[in-house]
This record gives sequence, C-alpha cells and structure tokens, in this order.
Amino acid sequence: QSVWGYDSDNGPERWHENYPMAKGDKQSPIEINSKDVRHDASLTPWHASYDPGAAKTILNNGRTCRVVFDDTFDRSVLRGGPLTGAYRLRQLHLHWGSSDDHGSEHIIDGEKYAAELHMVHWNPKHGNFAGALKQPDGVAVVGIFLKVGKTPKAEIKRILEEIDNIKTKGKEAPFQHFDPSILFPKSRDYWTYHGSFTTPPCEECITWILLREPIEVSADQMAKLRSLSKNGENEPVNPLVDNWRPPQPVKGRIVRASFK
Ligand SMILES: NS(=O)(=O)c1cc(F)cc(F)c1
Ligand SMILES: [Zn+2]
Repeated sequence: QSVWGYDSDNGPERWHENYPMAKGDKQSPIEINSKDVRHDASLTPWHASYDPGAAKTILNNGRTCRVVFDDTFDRSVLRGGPLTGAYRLRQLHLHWGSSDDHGSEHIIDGEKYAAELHMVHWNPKHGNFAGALKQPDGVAVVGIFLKVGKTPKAEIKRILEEIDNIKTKGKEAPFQHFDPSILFPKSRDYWTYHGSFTTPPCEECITWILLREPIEVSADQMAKLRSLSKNGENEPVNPLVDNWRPPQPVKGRIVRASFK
C-alpha cells in the first residue's frame, strides 16, 4: 500500500481511497474568481504576534519543507480577521511547481503562482492539534503566494539557506530565532473561506486566510526550493516538485474579501 503523495500511483486523484474526506463538500484548495467574491465590511484586520524564540526546526518530510514551532502554550498566535480567539502557530510549509508558471494550490482569477506558503495555526480551545482537526473552527491557515520577480524578498532567504542541510527525506536541522511575520507582504488584504487540509487526511477544519498581495522571490530561490528531494539519502534522486493539490469543487461556498 503506497503512502499518499503526488505521483500518478498515489496522487490527489487516489487520496480518497484511504482518506474519504478527500471527496467532501468543503475541500481545498479552490479557484477564486473575483466576480464571485463578496466584500464583507465586518471582517476585521488579522494580527499575528509571533515569538521568534518559538521556532525550533526545519525538516524535509519527503512532501514539503516544513518549519516547526513550539505550540505548547500561547507563544506565537494569530487573532482577528474571521477568527474568534487566538490560534497557535504550529508549523509553516510550502507547495511549489516544477517551473515558475505553476505551483500554488489556490488559483486567483486564473493565475497560478510559483509557490504558496502556508502558516498553520490551531485553536487551543480544542485541547490539542489532533482534537482541533475534528472541529470546523479547529485550524486557521494563512496562505501567502510567491511570485517570481526582480526584487526578491530577503526574508525567504533564511528558509532557503537551510535547504542544503535538509536535501533528502527525513533530514531535519535546527531553525531558531525566526519570526515568520517578516514574510508577510505590505498589504493585509485577504480572502477567507472555509475548507480543508490540501493534503490527506483532508479534514474540513480550516478557516483559510489567503493574502491578496504576493511576495516576490527570485528564479534562483525557486530553483533552490526545487533542489529538495523526495527520496531518502541513499535512494535514487526523485526531485521534490509539484507538491500541490489541484483545485476542488467550491460547492456553493462563499469566499469573502476583506477589501473592495
Ligand atoms: N496544506 S495544509 O496547509 O492544508 C496542511 C496543514 C497541516 F497542518 C498539515 C498538512 F499536512 C497540510
Ligand atoms: Zn499546505
């Protein structure tokens, strides 16, 4: 039984065989069309207050590059926007393509970005992360689009500098004194809707907060990300690219915008 992944024999079209939620009515990602979006004036700004000391390690799990944070207390939290209460930052990771013209999971007015960064937070009122997965208000993910451009953002450099230490699956390295809010774009404008994990188990527990303004990365930085491998250290090289799920049926869901 092959573990889920993004290849033809274990990819998104087959996840439902082991993870029935994958065929649910509130799956993510989705395509967002501005004409169908509703401006909601009641949506307040969101606020992140992150403790740089909460950053712990960076790892390659064979499916993405993930930075893990200490979420044993309200140390790094996200508040406001569509959320009630403070959600704890647990991890951040990315999805990217095999070339600059695709790689993001959400698609905005037909545009695919080179990558999409997810900052995953959970609602401590549900006790722990596993409990939060079972609740519709359990998890909040801030999504930031990465666009290849001329004036690359320096802040993503810190993550990419670590890539050489986690080239293969299972590799982990210390990653400390990092405040992920430096990755935020200038604008706080966002879209929000209710959806799911974009990977198995595809639980429908996520309040998505997708930032309208992409951050810029260089083509070299994207190439760096694509130098990660799915395989373990002494296995045949299998490049870690195209770890994105295609858009899922919207099924009548409303996407709200914090902006006009
Ligand atoms: N891609 S995602 O943000 O929906 C996500 C979040 C998470 F906490 C674990 C995952 F494996 C995937
Ligand atoms: Zn993700």
